[in-house]
Amino acid sequence: MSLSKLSLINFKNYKQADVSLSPDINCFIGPNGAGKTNILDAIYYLSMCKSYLNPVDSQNILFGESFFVIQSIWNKDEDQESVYCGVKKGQKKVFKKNKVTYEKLADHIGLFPAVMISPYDRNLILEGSEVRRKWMDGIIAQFDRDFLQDLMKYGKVLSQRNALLKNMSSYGFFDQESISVWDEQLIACGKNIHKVRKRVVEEFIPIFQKYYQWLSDNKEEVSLEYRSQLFDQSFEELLEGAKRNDQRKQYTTVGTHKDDFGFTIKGHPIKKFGSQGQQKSYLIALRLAQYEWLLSRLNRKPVLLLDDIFDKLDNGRVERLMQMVSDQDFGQVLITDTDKQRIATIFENNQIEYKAFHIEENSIVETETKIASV
Ligand SMILES: Nc1ncnc2c1ncn2[C@@H]1O[C@H](COP(=O)(O)OP(=O)(O)OP(=O)(O)O)[C@@H](O)[C@H]1O
Repeated sequence: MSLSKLSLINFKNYKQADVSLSPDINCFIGPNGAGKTNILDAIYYLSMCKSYLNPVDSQNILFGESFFVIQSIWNKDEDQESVYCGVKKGQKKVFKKNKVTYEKLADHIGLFPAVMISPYDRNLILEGSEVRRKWMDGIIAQFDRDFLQDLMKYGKVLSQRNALLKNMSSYGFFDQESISVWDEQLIACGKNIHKVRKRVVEEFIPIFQKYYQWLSDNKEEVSLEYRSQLFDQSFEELLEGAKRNDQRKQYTTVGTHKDDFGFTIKGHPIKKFGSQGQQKSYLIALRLAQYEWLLSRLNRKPVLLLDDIFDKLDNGRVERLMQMVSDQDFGQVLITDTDKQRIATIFENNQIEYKAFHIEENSIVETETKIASV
């Protein structure tokens, strides 16, 4: 499956733009702030029903306008499918497949998969556990609806339990029985969430390590570890042991909402001991593993969106990465870069065919299709 046509109206810095894409490699070249990432973000919208960068839909409307529209045509086997996304200020966002409006956006997720590798991924390393949990849960939720249900229910029950703890504190009494009403549901959902995260991480690790080894030419050993209080004690024991603490702090201090994922290089946290290039390689390997994982579960190739991928990587890693993505294993790829010469050198040295677009003054100009000279 590949995206063949993309049309934007009032999306971020684009008043109007139309692009015809190659089913293989597409490069978007232009100076800083030209709108390269915005093109990838539009495709991410079509896939995930939201922006990769700005969660407030209305802020993705071109300044001074009241709506944006993203339209697309996808080639799927012998057929074509259309996906429409419309956002109007003050109204519900509209998604359509083949002109039919979705009742629930969740029904669309997973049908047109995309994986973005972006400089903003570094938040996965630098920020707190919530970002990593959301990342892993986002991968799982794309193919496991039961997991998504458990996750949503867990979140609701947790809020209710926390509200009750707070309420009790303000009235100066503590009633364990009322709290226990929520515990049963929290435990049931939490156990399922833990089980699925554990299984997925176990399967994910070797794929991730394969990509890192490939990128680094087997130079460094990296790992990924699922950390959860539920490995040490049952959820029931955890809640029992945390009773006083929960009461004092007025929120639930234990559970799967405290889970984290440890990222290490040579046995040490990559956040502290990884160079910028190693951190970037780690993130690329995570995303490529995410790609392979989704491909095997959804049975369709995600579009690979590579934003500003070359920065901080040495030439060896850049070449291996480009060889990798131009392989048949990856389907359609979109790459952004500021440097036309670098793109030409990387692809032509490696005899890889690509379609180039130049972005200037908020418009996209298709410049050439380079056929590598063999
Ligand atoms: N809602 C909006 N309306 C108009 N312009 C917007 C809106 N949101 C973002 N922009 C503009 O989009 C531009 C950024 O685009 P983008 O991030 O795609 O640039 P880029 O080409 O990827 O740059 P870089 O090379 O620096 O990463 C900025 O000029 C920003 O002001």
